[in-house]
Amino acid sequence: MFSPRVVSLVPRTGPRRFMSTASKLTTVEVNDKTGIATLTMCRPPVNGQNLELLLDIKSSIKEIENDSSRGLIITSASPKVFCAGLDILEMHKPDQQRLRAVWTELQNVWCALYGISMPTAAAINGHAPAGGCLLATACEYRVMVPDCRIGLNETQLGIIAPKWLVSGFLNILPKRVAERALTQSRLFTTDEALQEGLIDEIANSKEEAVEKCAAFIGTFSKVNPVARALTKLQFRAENLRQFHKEREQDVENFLSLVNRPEVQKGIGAYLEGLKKKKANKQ
Ligand SMILES: CCCC/C=C\CC(=O)SCCNC(=O)CCNC(=O)[C@H](O)C(C)(C)COP(=O)(O)OP(=O)(O)OC[C@H]1O[C@@H](n2cnc3c(N)ncnc32)[C@H](O)[C@@H]1OP(=O)(O)O
Repeated sequence: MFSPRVVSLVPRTGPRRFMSTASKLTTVEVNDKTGIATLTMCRPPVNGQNLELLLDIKSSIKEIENDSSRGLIITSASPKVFCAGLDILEMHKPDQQRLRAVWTELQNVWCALYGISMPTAAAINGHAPAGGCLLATACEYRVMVPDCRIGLNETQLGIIAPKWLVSGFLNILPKRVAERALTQSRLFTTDEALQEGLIDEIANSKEEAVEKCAAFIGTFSKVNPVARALTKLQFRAENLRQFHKEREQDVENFLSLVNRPEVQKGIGAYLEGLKKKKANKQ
């Protein structure tokens, strides 16, 4: 039987309580009825993963873990974007120490989410390229709203997604589909993602997506939580072991790749493209 350890800062009078969060870049809301925690990313406009957002996501995941919530749902406060991936400004003409910290924290976030024993689900209420897809695929279940895109488009920026980053993708997609998608920088539409199995369900709104995620987490209510957790970790242990073996070298590889003049040029052009796209919309 689930019995949450309470760390609430708010008296438990209503059906929901909020946990403390390191800053305002994420919020954590726990449904007292279900014991499920919802972690919401709140860095407008697109939840670009800068150092501060990554640190905040990590500490919110740890907080949820320590609270022994019954499950974790990750979503976004942004109306159209779940998460646009790494903040490209962190990679363009970067401060070297900060860039190192950004990559280390992206690793930490992945490791915390991928390796957490409680059930996890992503309510993908908008686009989820690159680092956004990374968060979603670290979870056990994904529900996405219509007309959005999800995928690992790193090659478009001239960077190579390392093995640990791809491992969530490979848990879900056949190797052949994953290889083609990565080499093509393919962003799947919601319908394509469902067809390929990259997401599990489509929902018509964020609220419905969160409900469907909660229903998925609810399917474990009659399963022994320790047996469930050990079974999940058994499936993920090899990827995590490999990651820990390679993580330091991976930081060096990332830094040396991002600092290459041709990659910097590509990132600069990509940023310009984003700005132009916006100007054309206006
Ligand atoms: C070893 C390497 C492994 C790498 C692992 C991870 C790498 C990454 O995560 S790289 C990041 C890759 N991300 C992307 O390619 C996404 C780029 N963004 C988009 O495609 C669109 O913005 C998106 C579909 C997410 C949303 O589209 P819209 O709703 O139409 O918004 P806009 O495009 O108008 O964007 C609004 C605003 O946000 C800025 N923006 C968007 N994405 C990013 C980002 N990733 N980093 C920083 N800034 C971003 C965009 O430029 C606009 O800015 P302003 O013009 O200043 O308003």
